[in-house]
Formats: sequence, structure tokens, C-alpha cells
Amino acid sequence: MTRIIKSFDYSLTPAKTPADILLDIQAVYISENKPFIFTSGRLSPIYVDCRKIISFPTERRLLIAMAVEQLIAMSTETAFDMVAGGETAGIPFAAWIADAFNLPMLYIRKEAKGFGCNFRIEGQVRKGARVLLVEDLATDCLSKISFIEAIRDAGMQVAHCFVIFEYGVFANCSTILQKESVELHSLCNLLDILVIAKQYGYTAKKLVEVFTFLNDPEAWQSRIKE
Ligand SMILES: O=P(O)(O)OC[C@H]1O[C@H](OP(=O)(O)OP(=O)(O)O)[C@H](O)[C@@H]1O
Ligand SMILES: O=C(O)c1cc(=O)[nH]c(=O)[nH]1
Repeated sequence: MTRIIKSFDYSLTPAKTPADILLDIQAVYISENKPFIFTSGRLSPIYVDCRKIISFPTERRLLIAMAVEQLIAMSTETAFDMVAGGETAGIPFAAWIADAFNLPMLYIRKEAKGFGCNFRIEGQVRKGARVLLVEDLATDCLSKISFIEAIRDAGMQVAHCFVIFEYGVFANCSTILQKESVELHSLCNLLDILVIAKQYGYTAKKLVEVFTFLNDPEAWQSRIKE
């Protein structure tokens, strides 16, 4: 298959790291009082809303350009031949990455639709295809496992998962993906955000809370539940 890698105009934006972009667009929420609840049921003092990226054309273009660069560098161009987004937040990022590589795209529902064709994977499934799973972020990777199972159940292969942001604090995330022989690729992690967050006006109290969480999320959660 011919690859058309789209070129991106970096001149529009001053040099910014992915963590800067997330902070700049106010996608990073830190709560001092009421913990956030994650999809896994875990509690956290921080919530990163990558969904906000879609509303910022310059920043999203820059992040997709960085994603494309990283994927080209990591992959040799033959590592995947389809791009699949995880419902819902992963879908726009998968679309832009698929477009940049001129590759077919799919999206994967959390559950089969339940009526109509009752598909869990939308788009044209191709048996044996090597699929790049794209999501907005990774916390403990349990959602990734479900999407990976869906891809494999449909007769396709998956060895790489790309996210804009990964927490990088939950030990089981890398372990469970390794067990599935899937490599996680991300543009930034929680530490990248925390080391620059002070410049964006977060109070020392908030930052100390998140550093405590980063050092031991399980202990942080136990303390909050007491
Ligand atoms: O469980 P992990 O693999 O670590 O990833 C965290 C998941 O949480 C978010 O989705 P959410 O369940 O909030 O659904 P949404 O995308 O529909 O908003 C995010 O988009 C990831 O899919
Ligand atoms: O794990 C999650 O549910 C989650 C964490 C986070 O920081 N942001 C998000 O959108 N989901």
C-alpha cells in the first residue's frame, strides 16, 4: 500500500511540548477536595481531559504531527496497516492519524451495538490486518485490554497502541500490555505535566497532592477513602 504522509505546518505554533499543550488548553484538572473517579473506579486528585484537544485546531494539528513522527520512528512504515480508535475519546485521534498515513480506519465500541448489524467494530474489518489501536490516554490500561480482545476476536492483529497521554504511575498498565505483546506509545506522562505545571498557576498545595498520588496511587486512594 502506498503511504501518503501528510506534512504539517509547524510554523503556526511556537515550540511547545505535548505537556505544555495539555496545560495550555486547560485540559488538566486538579481537585483539592473531591477526588475524580476514573473509568476503572479508581480515585484521583487529577483528571486529564484529552477530549478538549479536538476544539483547538492548531494544538491538535501539532499533537498529531508529533504522533505521526513518533509512529514513523518507532514502527518502520510496515508495522500497521489499519488504525482503530477506541470509543469515544480515541476516535478523532484515530481518524487524524489514519488520514495522515492514508490508511483505512476503524472504531471499536465498548460493547456491541445491540441492534442493527450488532457490530462492535465499525468500518471494514480485514482479517489478518495489523491494527494500530489509538486512544486519547492510558490510565491502568484495562480499557485497552477490552479493545485488544475485540480486535483479535475479529481476526486482526494488534501489537501497538498509541495514546496522547499516559499516567505512567500504574504498574499493572505496562505489565498487562506486555502480557498481550502490545507496546504502548505516548507523547507525554503525568511527570512531564507535573514538572511544568507550576508555570500554569496551579497552587503548591495542589501539586504536592498530585506528587503524593504519583508516588503511590494505591496509598493515596486508601487515605482518601478513610
Ligand atoms: O482504562 P484505560 O485503558 O487505562 O484508559 C482510560 C480510558 O478512560 C477514558 O475513557 P472513558 O471510559 O472515560 O470513555 P470515553 O472515551 O467514552 O469518554 C479514556 O478515553 C480511556 O479509554
Ligand atoms: O481513567 C480514566 O477514566 C480517565 C482518566 C483521566 O485522567 N482522564 C480521562 O478522561 N479518563
